[in-house]
Amino acid sequence: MKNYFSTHDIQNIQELINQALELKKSNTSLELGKGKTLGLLFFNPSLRTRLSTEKAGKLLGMDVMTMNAGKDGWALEFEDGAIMNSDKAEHIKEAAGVLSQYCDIIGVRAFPELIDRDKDEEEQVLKSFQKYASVPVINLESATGHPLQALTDAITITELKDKPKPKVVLTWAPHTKALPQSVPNSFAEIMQKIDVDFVITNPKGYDLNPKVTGDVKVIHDQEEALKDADFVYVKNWSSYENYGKVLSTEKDWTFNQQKLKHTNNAKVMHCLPVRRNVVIADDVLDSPNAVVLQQAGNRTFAAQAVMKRILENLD
Ligand SMILES: NCCC[C@H](NC(=O)CCC(=O)O)C(=O)O
Ligand SMILES: NC(=O)OP(=O)(O)O
Repeated sequence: MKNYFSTHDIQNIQELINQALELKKSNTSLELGKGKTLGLLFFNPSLRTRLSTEKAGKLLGMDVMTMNAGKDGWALEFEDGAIMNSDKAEHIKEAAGVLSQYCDIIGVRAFPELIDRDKDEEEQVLKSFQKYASVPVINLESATGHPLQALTDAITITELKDKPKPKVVLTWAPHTKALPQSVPNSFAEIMQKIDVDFVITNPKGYDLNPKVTGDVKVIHDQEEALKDADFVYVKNWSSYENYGKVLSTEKDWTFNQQKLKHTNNAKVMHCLPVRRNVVIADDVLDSPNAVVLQQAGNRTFAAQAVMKRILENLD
């Protein structure tokens, strides 16, 4: 693996999941990353991604440097040929080039602005880092995807499933803020790569990018979709059609015990952070059905498996 930009960079998903589960079991610190440096750049807040990726780097023997680039770094210019006489102090060409002097792998988090769909879909920040860095770049959640989260989710479903082909439902839930489609996009992508019966449910107006969902069944009746689900992945996202808009905050889509009754005693997942009693009710999050902590725990092994692949490719 050269870069990890999206789940499409995974060549053999089953192999990568198995690798992550082996790393989880043996918990050995490998020598592979010795003398190598991982640099993590955050243009947005993070708890899990930052700490699990740092931990994964350390478990691989790497040195790790993290920077809140959005807050502490120079404002970056991304336009080629820009006359930089305004608020941007540093061009991505130098920033990515300099980072490549210090780091062997670079991770970048850059959320969408959720204003201009075409602009967000260009993935200017991640793509520019890839273009101007001379070392591999990992996506730590970008405008349209969160592939380390998706790999974690596939690992968690694999280790918890009790039948060969479980039913997995991705359900929209309300939120007051406009959130990216990154998490549901990558989750939908990866669910199409593993052996599950996958269904998406959301209110009308919240259908995800059809290029991402492909042939996946989208049901607008949540109760119908939840029937017999073995796993329910709860997540809010803003509208794709009416780009970046919060069309409704329909409380009756909040995932609670009453919803859980329609399922096959499903395991309930969320990428976190989760707004309690808005997205998922306490009666579910505090129940044994919630597997969100185990899911977050697996972030370390997903990052470790991905960076192991990249390190093996470096020499
Ligand atoms: N990295 C995991 C989720 C990040 C982001 N959530 C958020 O911004 C939640 C913020 C809030 O609840 O105020 C998202 O949905 O993509
Ligand atoms: N799930 C996730 O990516 O969490 P953070 O935003 O805290 O990194």
